[in-house]
Amino acid sequence: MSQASTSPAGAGQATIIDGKAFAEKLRGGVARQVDALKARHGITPGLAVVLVGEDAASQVYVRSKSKKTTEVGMQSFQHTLPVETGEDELLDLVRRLNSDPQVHGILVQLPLPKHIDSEKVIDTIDPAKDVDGFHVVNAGRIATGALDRAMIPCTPRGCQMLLQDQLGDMSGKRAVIVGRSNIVGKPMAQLLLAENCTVTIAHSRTRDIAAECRDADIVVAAVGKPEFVRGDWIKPGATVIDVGINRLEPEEPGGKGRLVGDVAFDEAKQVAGAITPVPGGVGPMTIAVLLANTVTAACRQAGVEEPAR
Ligand SMILES: NC(=O)C1=CN([C@@H]2O[C@H](COP(=O)(O)OP(=O)(O)OC[C@H]3O[C@@H](n4cnc5c(N)ncnc54)[C@H](OP(=O)(O)O)[C@@H]3O)[C@@H](O)[C@H]2O)C=CC1
Ligand SMILES: Nc1nc(=O)c2c([nH]1)NC[C@@H]1CN(c3ccc(C(=O)N[C@@H](CCC(=O)O)C(=O)O)cc3)C=[N+]21
Ligand SMILES: [Mg+2]
Repeated sequence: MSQASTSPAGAGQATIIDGKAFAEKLRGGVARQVDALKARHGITPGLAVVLVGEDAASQVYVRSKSKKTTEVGMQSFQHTLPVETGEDELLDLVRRLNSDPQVHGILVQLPLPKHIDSEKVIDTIDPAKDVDGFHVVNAGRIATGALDRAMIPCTPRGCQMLLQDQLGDMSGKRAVIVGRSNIVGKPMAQLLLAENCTVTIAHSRTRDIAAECRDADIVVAAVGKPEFVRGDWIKPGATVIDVGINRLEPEEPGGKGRLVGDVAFDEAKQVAGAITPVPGGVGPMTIAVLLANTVTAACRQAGVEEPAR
């Protein structure tokens, strides 16, 4: 699928990795799998998304996700709860979704309001329906190398697919991940270990992040700070994956702020061999993998053969 990237125009201009095009193809494959499941087994995969409150980033994600779920022929169940929803009420909803045979995947949008313990909520999701791959059972399976029985977190899996497409064999490559969250940084490290990379995880206590990055053949930025990773941190020819989604302040009142990643793109593209843009890079991959995970979950729950991943 390397044709989903534009070629480098010459030295100093990185290949721009087209995550949007890659994700479109992935969703095309998911749509065919959904058709086959319906025709052969009478199963329509269903994805339930639960949103509590009005976190702006979550709303963007939920809207786009719901549309794409129905586009591939799956059922989309949307549960939008007021911000003052109690923890018990949310846990009850999760339990109902756990036992609903039409629901094969459950995603509870994070972050949750402060009065709700998100760990408790994630613990309550049936690991078989945990299409985010956030449950400790799935995290544990990934950490122990039982990847084929796990649900793999969507964003790291999407990054891994783009890297595989760009680089092929990653054995022995140095990978630096900036960020150690449970939802991106840590599972990303596990997947790159599984690719036989030598993995470093940098975070807010890392002494010299720039120096760590300069050694890396692969840099994955998941910091949550706009344009945090600078161009002069990048080794010439390295592959840069930008997970960050940051909405800048609008330049004029009433305007819509620009979306930027965690990498200073204009700088880094002068040095990198290949780089993902924001938007149009990792974000669309996250949604495509979420849909693929839902098909996998539906197959496992129905006891039918699951598509290769
Ligand atoms: N494209 C997509 O599909 C998705 C995008 N995102 C985006 O990815 C980004 C990261 O998300 P997430 O992992 O949830 O974020 P978190 O806030 O949970 O984690 C951020 C990580 O970055 C580290 N960090 C923060 N500041 C610094 C610093 N100054 N120097 C070094 N490290 C630092 C933190 O370190 P420490 O642990 O020491 O505090 C932490 O480990 C966000 O922009 C988010 O919006 C998230 C999910 C999906
Ligand atoms: N339980 C849970 N699972 C998540 O996976 C999860 C979450 N909670 N909370 C919020 C973050 C964020 N996230 C995004 C996914 C796709 C885009 C995406 O498609 N972005 C488009 C642009 C969208 C735009 O234009 O605003 C792009 O990058 O091209 C963005 C953000 C998933 N998250
Ligand atoms: Mg994710």
